[in-house]
Amino acid sequence: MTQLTRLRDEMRQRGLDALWVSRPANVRYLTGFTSPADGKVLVTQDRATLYTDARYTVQAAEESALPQFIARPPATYEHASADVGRGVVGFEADHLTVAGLEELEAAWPDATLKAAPGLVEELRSCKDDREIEAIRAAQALADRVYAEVRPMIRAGVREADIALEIEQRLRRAGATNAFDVIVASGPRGAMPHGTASDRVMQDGELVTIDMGACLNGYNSDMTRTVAIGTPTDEMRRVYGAVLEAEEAAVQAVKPGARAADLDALARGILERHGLAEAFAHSLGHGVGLMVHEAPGLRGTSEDVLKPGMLVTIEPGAYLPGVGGVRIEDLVLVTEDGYEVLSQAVKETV
Ligand SMILES: CSCC[C@H](N)C(=O)N[C@@H](C)C(=O)N[C@@H](C)C(=O)O
Repeated sequence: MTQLTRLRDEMRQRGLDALWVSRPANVRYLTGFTSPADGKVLVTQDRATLYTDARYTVQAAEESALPQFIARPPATYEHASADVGRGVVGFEADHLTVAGLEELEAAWPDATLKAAPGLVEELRSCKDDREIEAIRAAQALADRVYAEVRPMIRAGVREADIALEIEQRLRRAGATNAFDVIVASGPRGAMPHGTASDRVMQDGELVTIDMGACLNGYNSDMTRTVAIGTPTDEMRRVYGAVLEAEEAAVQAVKPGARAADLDALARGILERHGLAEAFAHSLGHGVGLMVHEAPGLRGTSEDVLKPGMLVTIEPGAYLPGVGGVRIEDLVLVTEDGYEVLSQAVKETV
């Protein structure tokens, strides 16, 4: 079943005659258009139109099989009003701004606008073979770059220089950073999102490296924590606890597993090591056209894993003033279990 066919089924079930798609990742997913921030899609039961402007006339025609209408608002809305009519039109309430909604209300006065968050995101959460191969390639590149840069992580080197090496190598390979590279050494390791700073790394420290490649629109995401020399006994104990939680959660990945249960499994292990308070974020998230997407692997999640989902498993422990550890793998949910896509070495510290 194509993506549009599945989307139309969902729309029927929710009583929608049309869906106005504004989130860039969703526009790209439905159209293949690689400048989706400047595109929108109107999907009805018998038509789907890509709207973009004249900067992209040639590009949109090359990239998308959907019919295109090249204009800017208000001409965009005037064209779409023929399909919208008096129907019920869903909008992406978790993306469209209040101003954007007001524009639609003014342009389509006869339509009923209805909040319809998460429709395309739900479809995107299970990847098809082409998407899985794209993410596999992004992760393989990230693994290669990590292996090349790992020997440069040593005392006397700035965090920023490690991030720069990673970014340069990704760019030379035709990719970009999926997000700003996190290089958090020593006490900075207590910041889960400690992007690389001017700090000079020192002997006896742990260093957290969190990096991803964005290749052909698809992202990877992986974290390793490494030691320079010999860290303190306390930090080695924390590393062991996080690794135990990470491995246990990865091994529990399978179709039917509840995301909240996986989060609880990892959290329970860290709690037994006295680190419950130190695990300051969720266990993981889906990865695809966005770095963070469905499913959410957190305590409040109602998501259940299905084959084709690609998720991170990334417990961490963060001790303010002392340091931190995170270990993250990118994991594919298969028909009967899981496959770990991230292959970068996890070291004994
Ligand atoms: C700014 S993108 C950072 C990507 C990083 N690998 C990552 O996912 N970090 C997690 C700690 C994170 O941000 N988790 C989210 C889903 C959360 O717990 O809310």
